[in-house]
Amino acid sequence: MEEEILWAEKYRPRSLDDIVNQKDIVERLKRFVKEKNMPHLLFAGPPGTGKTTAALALVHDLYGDSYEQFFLELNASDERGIDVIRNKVKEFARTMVSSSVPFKVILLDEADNMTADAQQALRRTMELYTESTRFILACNYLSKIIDPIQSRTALFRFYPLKKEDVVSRLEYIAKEEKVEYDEKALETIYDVTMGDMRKAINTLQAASAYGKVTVETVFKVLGLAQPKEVRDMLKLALSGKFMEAREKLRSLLVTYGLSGEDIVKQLHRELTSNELQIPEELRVLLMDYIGEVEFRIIEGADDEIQLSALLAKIAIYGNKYVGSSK
Ligand SMILES: Nc1ncnc2c1ncn2[C@@H]1O[C@H](COP(=O)(O)OP(=O)(O)OP(=O)(O)O)[C@@H](O)[C@H]1O
Repeated sequence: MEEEILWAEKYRPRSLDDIVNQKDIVERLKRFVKEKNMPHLLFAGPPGTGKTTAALALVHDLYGDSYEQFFLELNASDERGIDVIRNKVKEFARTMVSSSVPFKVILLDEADNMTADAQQALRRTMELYTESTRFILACNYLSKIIDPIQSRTALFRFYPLKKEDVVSRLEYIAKEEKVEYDEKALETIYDVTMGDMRKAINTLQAASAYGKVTVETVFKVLGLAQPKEVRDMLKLALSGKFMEAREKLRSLLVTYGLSGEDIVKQLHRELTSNELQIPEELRVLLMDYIGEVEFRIIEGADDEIQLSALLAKIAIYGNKYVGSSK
């Protein structure tokens, strides 16, 4: 079946020219291709924003179609420790380089999953093979990369892709795959994936299995309740109907099987879009509190208790800001 190929892979840009947006990054990388020279690189940014894609496109443009022999991809969290990485690097660095480009490239994904000690060892390995290899380290969190590595690499920051870029890419893929869609559904995909292109493409692919891609199918494949459900709960709490809001919460948790994190995220989205026109001061207060509740839930606090407490806060302040003005 055609669906078995992941569209995110099928539509991964092959060359730097095909990368959507990320203009500054692409320009800087193109300069390396032109000069056939580059320092070690550090790609930092959230998942699905094109770090691996940019590294692959760079080596493709440097070496041409047969780039694979000059390129090694390692995953820092897959490999068992720095010794395995060191040996693989040693093995790889020993063999020939291309005649026109005097070095080979190693992509080390998820470098921020390495311990500080492993990163120190990696730094020494990088120095040892600088003659014949260049490293591209990819990470989600720059703060987890030790300073000596940061200072020895050129930093490239990847930002979440913009709505128009994601939507137009999804449109392109949908057309290529002859998938029917509602425009609103593609916008919804962006709203729930927030600039993670991989997740956006995967969602489009999964939703297309139901036929036409609609807002309903998007929420279905993401296992999310429709925003309406969450909005209803928020409305109840805002108008001070705490017990009813709590009932709604229970049904979201039990009937829909949503996690606390999902609900907090949707509440956050609801407040961000502000279609309920909540007064600014109240939004600020609630945003602050939502951040706290999300942290507690991630740290392991009970979903239902935390969300009930959040609803209680919304009810208390809602009465004050919304209730009294009505
Ligand atoms: N700028 C972009 N232009 C076009 N497609 C993109 C772009 N960024 C990401 N994609 C698509 O998303 C998929 C995932 O991107 P990629 O693997 O490069 O993400 P990443 O930043 O390396 O994420 P992770 O941190 O999870 O490894 C790609 O296969 C590609 O289809």
